[in-house]
Amino acid sequence: MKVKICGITDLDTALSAVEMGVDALGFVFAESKRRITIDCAKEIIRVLPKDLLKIGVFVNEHKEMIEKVVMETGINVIQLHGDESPSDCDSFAMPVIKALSIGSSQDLLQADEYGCEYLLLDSPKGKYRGGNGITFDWSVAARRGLKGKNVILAGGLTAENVAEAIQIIQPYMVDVSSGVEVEGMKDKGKIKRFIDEVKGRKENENIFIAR
Ligand SMILES: O=C(O)c1ccccc1N[C@@H]1O[C@H](COP(=O)(O)O)[C@@H](O)[C@H]1O
Repeated sequence: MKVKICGITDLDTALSAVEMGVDALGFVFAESKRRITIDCAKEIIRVLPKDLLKIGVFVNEHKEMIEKVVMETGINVIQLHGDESPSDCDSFAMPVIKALSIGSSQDLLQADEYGCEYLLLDSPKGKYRGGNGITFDWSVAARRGLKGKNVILAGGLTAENVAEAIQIIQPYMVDVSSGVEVEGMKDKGKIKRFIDEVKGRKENENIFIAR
């Protein structure tokens, strides 16, 4: 099971998450309290491992601007978290994650229209288009089934609820932002607990006990 930590805004948190075994880091270039500048993202991404997924999050952004961000920062996957159509998603020559807001089973019907590499399931819109820390009814997605799709599960995940969410949806990856924050800042302890929970590591497993 892969883990994405979204809303990275500083190098120290990014490197700590890598050390803890994260598979993907998300950088938000949309309206958000976690918005990052191109220059800041570039500085962080340039020292991250080559094989790590560096995901740029956009909401109804112009294609030219997305391509500029990709070119200047080293982002290697784009996450489209707005009202982008299937053809918008197909127009990029790189892997695309399309986010869908899941309020009811009806919202899953659009999943078949998208041919992109990954579908991300998030809760219906809150204050922002994403990153609101709100869960949706996972049983809706479990009943529908999304065979053949790489599903990324997001929306209000925490170290406490992620095991249940994984059991119900069986996604390809889980994505968290609010659930690993304290007072709006990323918290390394919460990040570690989340990653350990998903990767099935036991508490204290890596602690060396001196004799
Ligand atoms: O994180 C944000 O601020 C954000 C802003 C705009 C669009 C998407 C955003 N993040 C994505 O939102 C979901 C859910 O996050 P949370 O764990 O509920 O806080 C996740 O996919 C983030 O990548």
